[in-house]
Order: sequence, then structure tokens, then C-alpha cells
Amino acid sequence: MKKINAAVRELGSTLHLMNSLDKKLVYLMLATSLLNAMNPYVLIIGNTQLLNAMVARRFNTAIRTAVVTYLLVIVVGLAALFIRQTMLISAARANEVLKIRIHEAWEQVDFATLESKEYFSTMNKSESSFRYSGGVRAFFAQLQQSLENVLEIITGISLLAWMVVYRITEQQTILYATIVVVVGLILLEAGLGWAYQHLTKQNIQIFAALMVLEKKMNYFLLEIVNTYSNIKSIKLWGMGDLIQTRYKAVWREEKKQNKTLVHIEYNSQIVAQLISSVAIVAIFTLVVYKMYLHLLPIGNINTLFAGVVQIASSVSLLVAAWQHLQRFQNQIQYVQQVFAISQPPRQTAASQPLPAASTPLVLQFDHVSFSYPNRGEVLHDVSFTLPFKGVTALVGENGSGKTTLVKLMLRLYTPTKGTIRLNGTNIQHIPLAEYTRLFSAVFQDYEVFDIPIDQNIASSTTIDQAKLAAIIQEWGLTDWIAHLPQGAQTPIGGFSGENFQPSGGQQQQIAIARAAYRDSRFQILDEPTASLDPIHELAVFSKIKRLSAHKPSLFITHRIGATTLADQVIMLQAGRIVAMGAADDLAKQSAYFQQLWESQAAMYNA
Ligand SMILES: Nc1ncnc2c1ncn2[C@@H]1O[C@H](COP(=O)(O)OP(=O)(O)OP(=O)(O)O)[C@@H](O)[C@H]1O
Repeated sequence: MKKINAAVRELGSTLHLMNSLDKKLVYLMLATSLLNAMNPYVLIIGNTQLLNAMVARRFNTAIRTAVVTYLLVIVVGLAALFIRQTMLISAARANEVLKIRIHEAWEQVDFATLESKEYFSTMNKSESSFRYSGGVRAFFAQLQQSLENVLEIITGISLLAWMVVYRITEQQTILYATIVVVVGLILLEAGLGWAYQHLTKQNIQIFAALMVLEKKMNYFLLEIVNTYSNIKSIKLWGMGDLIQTRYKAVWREEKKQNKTLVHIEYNSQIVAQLISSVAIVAIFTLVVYKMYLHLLPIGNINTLFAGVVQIASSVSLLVAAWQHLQRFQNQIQYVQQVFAISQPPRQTAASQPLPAASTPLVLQFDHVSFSYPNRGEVLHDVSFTLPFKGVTALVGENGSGKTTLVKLMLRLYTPTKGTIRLNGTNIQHIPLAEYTRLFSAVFQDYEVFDIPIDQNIASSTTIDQAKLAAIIQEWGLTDWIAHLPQGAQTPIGGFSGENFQPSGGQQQQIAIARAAYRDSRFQILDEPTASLDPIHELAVFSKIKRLSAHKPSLFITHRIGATTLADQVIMLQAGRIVAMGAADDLAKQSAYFQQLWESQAAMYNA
């Protein structure tokens, strides 16, 4: 029941979306279905009357019936054709309108609110869903076909049911035979209905799998062979076969899924034919038997034959149309998701202001745990207090959770358990943009963008030139920036055609300068010296110390020696805090600190 409710709700929301594209589409679809479903039965009933009149030798009535019937069929047929064509033309236009809306939704997405790259895969999927489902035109064509078939089946069954039930009580044998046939049919049809539903589910799953395969192919085409550094590695390391084999496997899988799809559609048709033919044979026998007993006029044999043929063909068409419609339903959800993400997030009533600029700030982790999706917990029940003052070093082995902890602090992720508070207020209740401005953070995977260097540093097109010059000077960027054709205004990368590619170390310097430029209250540096040479590394460490007099900082480091620059040290091991305090104290008290110190000292002495 829940599933049916969900399917009806989804269909309702798709119809709502379609209706917003063109209001007359739904009416055109209803009118076409109604007229098309009417026509076969006008013909069947007209022919039956004609036959009955001929058998009774009432020729004038027969001629009148024939003229009225065929005129009606022609008029209804032409009207249905005209309305259907109008519907398809409107649907084609609505399809373009929907595409434009999807692109507008992409345009409106506020990048700052996105949490993962999943959104971009939703964007891709919303495009592919069009290719796979055939778009608005296909949706209305299938919906109209389904509705028409349902109406035809209902009318056909009503006619047959009438013939079965008519004068049923006049003979005991026909009464019992009818009861037995109807009960048997209900049971059999329930079983066949279940089998059909199962096949439809498989059909939809294959389409979902095909979309995943498409995403993999896109990954290959857009992210692997479209990146020069990858092609370079493929050539240098002779990895062509290795990578290509992997993607040939995707093609193979796609071929396999398509074959299964053909198989399922074939089986669905068999089940559908069984659904209609078993019932038809049983009812046919009953009705012919009634005619033999003179309980029905012989002319009605036409209604019987034609009704049966009509139901059988409607069931077969409905099977195909229904499965298409279900696929469409399944895929249009990506479009709905894109629309949902492009809506501006609603401000919660519980939104709390930041503490006043002069108030000292304290961040408090209270029993915080975190798991990445599809992964076990990587941080376990972490509690500590971090005042925004002095220099804090966060130390731990690879994968111990240092970066994750900092990302939670910055609200790039939300804790799966526990709470992070700023001066007592849950940070989730503070408006995100205001909260984020408290920090300037540089990560290992720092990003510089295809815009001029000065805008990269200022994170804006409005630049305080004096401040910029001081920071460039202070952080040692002057040497190489001075040699560029447009100095600090030189754009980075190929987007602007300049194609200036800063080295890894230069990119990191830009990222650090960006952090220094921002008037934040706290500075976070994730492994700030990882790609710097020893001379720059030493300079950065001593500057962190100097700058921290004005701006409190937290830096993540593997270099245990660098902890001597910090006022306090937090040590993480396998997602738990194992020690916290001044470096001198930890050197005496923490076995883990001593162990790291000794292993690194041995490495430098060697
Ligand atoms: N996006 C992600 N999805 C799944 N697991 C992740 C993700 N990012 C990190 N992890 C895992 O979480 C654990 C902690 O990673 P994290 O990057 O926080 O460690 P770290 O201490 O900063 O490591 P390193 O010193 O190597 O940078 C690791 O086991 C890592 O593999």
C-alpha cells in the first residue's frame, strides 16, 4: 500500500511539474485518451446492432445503424488525431522549456551551499534522464497511451462482464460455471500480476544501472583521458592497457544489461498475454455457451470477438507503455533534485547571531563523532575546548582524522553525533556565511582558480592594494610575481588564454596569502609546509609564530618538531584524542609524543 501511495505521489508531482510547463497538455492528453478509447467500442456496438438487425431482417434499421456508426467513428477518429497532434507539438515545446529551466536551475545554484560533488552527478543524471526517457513528449505519449488502454480495458471488461452476467440466474449450470470461472480467474490473475510487477521492478533497476554505467563512462572521458597529467602518466608508465581494459569492462557490462532488458521486456509481454488470454478463453467459453442456450442474441458474437481482440491488444500496449512510464518516473527525480537544490535554503527560525567582535571566542567539541557515507566512524567521541588564542598544533599519523576534525570545525561536514559550540551556541544555528568568515583556512588540497593572482588572494574583485602588497611582500611571493607580464594581475590557467601555470609551491603560497588577507578571527593551516622547500618551510613556521600574535592559529602537521612553535598541542590517534597540552609537558608525559619524536629524530639524523 505504501509503495502504491509513493508511486501515486510521484506521478502527482511529475504531473504538477508537467502542468507548470503547459497547462493545456493534461487536458489534451485526457481528451485524446477518452476519444481514442471510445472509438473501438462505438464500432463494436454499432456492428453488433447491425448484425442483430440483419438477422431480424430489419434492413432499414440496419442501413441507418451503419451510417450513424461509421460517421461517428470517422468524426471521433479525426478529432482524436487532431487533439493528439496538438498535444505532441505542445509537449515538444514544453520539453525545450523544461531543458531551459534545468539550465536556469544550474545557474541559480549557490555554490557556497553545496556539500559534495554529488550535486554535479545529479546535474549529469538530469541530462541523461532526458536521453533515456525521451523527455516530455515521450511522457505524454506514454501517459496518454496508458490511460487510453486502461479505459479500453475497463470498457471491454464491462461489456464482457455484462454478457457473462446477463440472464445468469435463468439456468443453474451457467450460474455455477460463472462463479467457478470468476473465482479461478481472480486467483490466477493475482499471481500473474505479481509476476508482472516483479519484471517491471527489474526493468527499472536495469535503467538505474545503465545510468551508473554512463556516469562511469563520463568519468573515463571527462576526468581520465581529458586531463593531460593523466595521459602523461598513462604514456610514461605504459598504463594504456590497464586503464582501457577497465573501461572496456564498462562497455561489456552495458551490453549485458541491454540484453537482459530485451529478455525482461519479452517476458513481460508473455505474462501480459497470459493475463489477458487465460481470462479471455474462459469468458469466451462461458458466453458462447450462453448463446448456445439462447440466453444471448447471436449477433452479440461480434461484441464477444471484437471485445476480446480489443482487450488483448490494449493489455499488450499497456504493458510497454506502463514500463516506459515507470522508467520516466524513476529518472525525472534527478530533475526534481536539481530544482530543489537551486532553491535558496530557508533560514531557520533558530538562527543565532555571532558573538560581538570584541568578545573572546571559544570553540567546544562535545562528544563529537563522524562517519563518511558508506564508511565506518573515523572520529570517535571527541571532546575538547579550543580558545581562539595563540598557536595550536594538531598532530597525528596519516589518516588519524586531523583534516576531518578541521572540516567539522569549519562546517564543511556536520557531526554524525555530538555538538560543536561557539561560546555556548551550536554552530549549526549560526548563519553559515557569517560563521565561515570567522576563519581563514588553507588545506593540503588548496585550490587556486582561473582568475588573476590578486583576486585569488583577495577572494574578491574589490582589492585593498596596500594590504595586498604587504602580504605579497610578507609571504615571499614578490620574487616570482615581479617577473610575470602583468604582475599580480596575471590570470592563472588556460581559461583567460594566458596559460600561466604556477608551480605547486607557488600555488600553496597563493593559498596561504589568501588566508593572511582575510580579516578572520582564526587561522587554520592543514599541513601548510607540505610542498615547500626547507628554506621556505622554516620561513613559514617562524611567520606563523609571528602572525599568531595578531591572529590565533591552528596548524596540522606531521613534523613533531614544529610543535615547539605551538602554545598547545592536540594529538590524534585513530580518530581519538590521546593527548593535549603544552609541547614541553607532552614531551615528558605522553608516550605517543615521545614515540613520534624519536622516530622522526631518527629519520633526520640518519
Ligand atoms: N571523503 C572521504 N570519504 C571517505 N573516507 C574519507 C574521506 N576523507 C577522508 N576519509 C578517511 O577518513 C580517515 C581520516 O582522514 P583525514 O583526512 O581526516 O586524516 P588525516 O589525519 O588528515 O590524514 P593525513 O595526515 O594523511 O592528511 C582516513 O581513513 C581517510 O581515508
